[in-house]
Amino acid sequence: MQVFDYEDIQLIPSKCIVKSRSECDTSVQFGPRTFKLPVVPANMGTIIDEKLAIFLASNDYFYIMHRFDESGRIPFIKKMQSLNLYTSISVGVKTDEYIFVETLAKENLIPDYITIDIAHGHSDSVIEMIHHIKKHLPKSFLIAGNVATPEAVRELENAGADATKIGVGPGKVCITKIKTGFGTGGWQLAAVSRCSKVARKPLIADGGIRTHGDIAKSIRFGASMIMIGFLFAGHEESPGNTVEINGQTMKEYFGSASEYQKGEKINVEGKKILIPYKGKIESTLKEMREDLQSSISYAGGRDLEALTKVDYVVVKNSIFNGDWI
Ligand SMILES: NC(=O)C1=CN([C@@H]2O[C@H](COP(=O)(O)OP(=O)(O)OC[C@H]3O[C@@H](n4cnc5c(N)ncnc54)[C@H](OP(=O)(O)O)[C@@H]3O)[C@@H](O)[C@H]2O)C=CC1
Ligand SMILES: Nc1nc2c(ncn2[C@@H]2O[C@H](COP(=O)(O)O)[C@@H](O)[C@H]2O)c(=O)[nH]1
Repeated sequence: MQVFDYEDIQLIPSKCIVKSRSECDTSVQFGPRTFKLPVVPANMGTIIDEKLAIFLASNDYFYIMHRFDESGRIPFIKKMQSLNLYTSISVGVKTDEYIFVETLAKENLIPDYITIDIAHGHSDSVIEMIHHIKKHLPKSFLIAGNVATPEAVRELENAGADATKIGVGPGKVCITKIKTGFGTGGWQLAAVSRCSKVARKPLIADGGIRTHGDIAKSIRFGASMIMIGFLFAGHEESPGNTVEINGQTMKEYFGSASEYQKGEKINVEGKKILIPYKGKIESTLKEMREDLQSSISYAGGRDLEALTKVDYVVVKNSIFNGDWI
């Protein structure tokens, strides 16, 4: 198996066919809707909250609300619907979640998108939840994860998932790889590539994105959508707490399987880090879009499709040459 990660790959430029990068179209159809960018902030407690979801939905960006405020999900759906915005929520697989899905169906609160969010998604518990959601909420676009292998993608797709999410352990605040010895940490991009060889439905690459160029690389290796925590953490709008350290403003970013999210030290597979305050998320989204437009122009195209065919080389861990942005 050829193993590589984001920093090992460089995409090779093709002849430019646009006069300006502004001509390049970064929009993507994902499920029933079209979004401005093929990126989605991670469905984590320190990355997304209701206020940010409203901003993203109002501005044609994709969002997935996290599942950690269980009783807040129905009021959240009602609020989004009252604002005429699309709804995108997460669920787990425990018994209460089966009842929650039935309640949504009974109250005719049909989310546009539902994400089954557990660490080890290649499991009967996820397959059973896919069947349950497809039975009660057949109109919702169903994302299932997280998984790491082509076999898992096939099984979840066959069970009825409309998209699968790839990435076990590559995240910035993830310690799964250290605590368990398992995962796609260090070869996440190769894992996305392997999964894309069998996928018949869209893939979300989840975790390990460290630069805007990694978005283009994810698309080259088969992702339709890219989930990002680290690059979206630390903004004005990020829900993580703000702290002052030696006069510098920092914001907290912690894992969904960390003691900080769980409220107890049991099966901990996540940690907390502090991120220097980055300002408004709108500026980051603007820069991401400009950088992706530039990527498309280097690919010799006008839209994201051009990135899917571009040639590449493997340059083992040498891309940064000691530099950093
Ligand atoms: N993408 C990634 O690499 C990872 C992401 N996470 C995130 O952390 C959050 C918590 O995840 P998770 O612990 O799955 O959620 P939950 O605590 O809700 O667990 C979901 C269910 O799966 C069971 N379960 C969890 N892990 C395993 C396993 N390895 N083998 C068998 N059963 C398992 C749990 O039981 P029990 O607790 O009794 O085992 C529980 O019944 C999620 O948001 C998830 O996305 C966590 C780790 C890795
Ligand atoms: N192993 C763990 N993975 C986690 C945890 N909380 C979230 N995640 C995953 O990380 C990505 C975000 O990755 P990033 O590199 O962009 O920061 C997120 O979408 C989850 O899949 C955790 O506690 N442990």
